[in-house]
Amino acid sequence: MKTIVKLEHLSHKYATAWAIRDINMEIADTGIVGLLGSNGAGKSTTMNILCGALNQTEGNVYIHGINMREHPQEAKREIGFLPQNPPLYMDLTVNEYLHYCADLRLMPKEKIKPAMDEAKERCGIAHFSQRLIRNLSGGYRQRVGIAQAIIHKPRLVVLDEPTNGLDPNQIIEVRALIKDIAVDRAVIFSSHILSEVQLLCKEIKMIEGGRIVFSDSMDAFNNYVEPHSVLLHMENPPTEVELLAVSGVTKVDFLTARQVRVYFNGDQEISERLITASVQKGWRLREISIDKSALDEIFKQLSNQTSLQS
Ligand SMILES: Nc1ncnc2c1ncn2[C@@H]1O[C@H](COP(=O)(O)OP(=O)(O)OP(=O)(O)O)[C@@H](O)[C@H]1O
Repeated sequence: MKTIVKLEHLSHKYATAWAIRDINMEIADTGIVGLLGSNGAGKSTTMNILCGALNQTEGNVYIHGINMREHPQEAKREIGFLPQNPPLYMDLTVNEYLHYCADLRLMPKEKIKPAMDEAKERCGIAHFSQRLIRNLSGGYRQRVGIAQAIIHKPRLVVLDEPTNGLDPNQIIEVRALIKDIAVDRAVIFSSHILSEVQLLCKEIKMIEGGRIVFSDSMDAFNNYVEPHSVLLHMENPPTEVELLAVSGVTKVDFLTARQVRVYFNGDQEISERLITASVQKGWRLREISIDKSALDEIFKQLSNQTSLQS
């Protein structure tokens, strides 16, 4: 694996309170990495430091091997950043704004026009070149924000909650765009929506209370949160003993007289066996649903594990 980002013992303190503590991670130079965390977990702080927009209290950031603190200009050349509040100028047109951003990136004059055309094409905003940014919808403003992040063809693009505040159609479009720009570079994006991270990322870093509480592939994460209980609604429910007799069932909780939560040992054929038993024994099963662990529950489990380890 070639590394584009390396964070070493990164910690940051605002005034007196630590916002992040001892964050270590390495990120490969292609694919999408999701930084998942609830509000206030420390995602923006980590991303702002990673992009050189905030100076860390402790630790080091290396971008493509370059130390951000020692050589900020060289390190920032490799990064495109869309902060949580996109730095858009409402009274500029899309063209004027992108030109201004390319200038800020110190791009050579002759390369600016072709780079603008390519970024606009990629982000689907070419037809709005002359439009004032204030007259664009939220989804299109976000695309302009992404265009400024890729205009200088960085190896790494960092997007802080890029779908926040968008309507469902805009969310789908921006997600497709994120996938597209990750084809030839690394993308890190933050979100507090688990399903979004599951949909887009090959790797997930979960942050809670300023600490990384999970860091692995998406497959490993999905195995971790694999459901281990099902909810059954039966008109003629059996006794606890009868349910425990079904192979794989480890525990039974009666929620109401007809609703039961059945825990099982990870065996994914449990639903089939419960349905067969219900038909054979006349339990009159009306409904069966998988009980996925809620995101809050996962955060809690993972946070507890880390605090036990540390
Ligand atoms: N400028 C600041 N001054 C003081 N405290 C801050 C500042 N910015 C963030 N914090 C605090 O640091 C912690 C981490 O905040 P951060 O914005 O990094 O979290 P986040 O995961 O990005 O949350 P959100 O999704 O709400 O943006 C929070 O407790 C927050 O209140």
